[in-house]
Amino acid sequence: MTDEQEKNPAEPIRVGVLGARGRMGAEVCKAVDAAADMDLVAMVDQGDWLFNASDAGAEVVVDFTTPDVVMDNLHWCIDQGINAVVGTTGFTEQRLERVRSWLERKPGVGVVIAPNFGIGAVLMMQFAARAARHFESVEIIEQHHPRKLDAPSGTATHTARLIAEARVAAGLGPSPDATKDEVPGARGAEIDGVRVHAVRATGLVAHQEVLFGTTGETLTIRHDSYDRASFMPGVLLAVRAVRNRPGLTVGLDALLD
Ligand SMILES: NC(=O)C1=CN([C@@H]2O[C@H](COP(=O)(O)OP(=O)(O)OC[C@H]3O[C@@H](n4cnc5c(N)ncnc54)[C@H](O)[C@@H]3O)[C@@H](O)[C@H]2O)C=CC1
Ligand SMILES: O=C(O)C1=N[C@H](C(=O)O)C[C@H](O)C1
Repeated sequence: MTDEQEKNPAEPIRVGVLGARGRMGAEVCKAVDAAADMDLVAMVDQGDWLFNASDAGAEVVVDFTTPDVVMDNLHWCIDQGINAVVGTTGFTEQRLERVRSWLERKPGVGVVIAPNFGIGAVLMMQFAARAARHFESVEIIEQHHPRKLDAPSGTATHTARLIAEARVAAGLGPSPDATKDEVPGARGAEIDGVRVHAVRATGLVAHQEVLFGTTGETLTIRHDSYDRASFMPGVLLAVRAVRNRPGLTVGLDALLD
């Protein structure tokens, strides 16, 4: 496939979905199918032949699978010269570095990895990063459906990293906490020095609160996804953008701007 064909805006974007029978994958298949500028050319799930996506001529693959398989999928996409939009969680800095090294050998390929494709969630993370330097205390409470495999969520981990960076830049030390006697887990997990609490309950989809505190006041920044449809505008935005963004893009922020 030539560069011209790949980037011709008049041609529908040929999209393959990995994890197509999952909660997110099924929603992505519906959204791609309904988008006038996209063709859904491959739906792949566990046990299916991954080469279905390349045989079908997918230019962009969307991955919503599981943290234990996503790196193999992504390596395969990059090797095949297929652009990738990834929502699957589990991306540590080491994993991102490996993806960058694979991309060095395929300089035309674009990969967008976003911990959360909800526009409101992206803004919530931006607002939290902005607020972080003004408050001595901060904790994150994320709430999800009970079938979620990972805890804390990718969104909470990413938010904690952003807050930690802002606190370091502002010269803030650890949040004050006199706890001496703790039942293990009572104070949550510590991600880059930020306490993160993960709640799992039937009826929830994906929710997060960032609670800031300083003398005499608190600030709560909250985002709620009540339906997986909330992630679709962000996913489609990334599918449209990724062919023209060679290399690795982490988060939706650059695409929204
Ligand atoms: N970035 C974002 O905005 C969002 C990210 N997520 C993340 O997306 C991932 C998937 O979430 P859900 O759809 O709720 O999970 P799910 O369990 O419903 O779906 C995962 C699907 O991947 C399939 N799968 C497993 N191994 C595979 C392989 N080797 N090849 C192809 N398919 C394979 C499974 O059979 C399953 O159908 C999770 O990591 C979750 O945290 C979920 C919602 C939003
Ligand atoms: O598993 C989910 O459902 C979600 N996963 C992502 C995460 O771990 O942050 C995004 C969103 O919270 C929904």
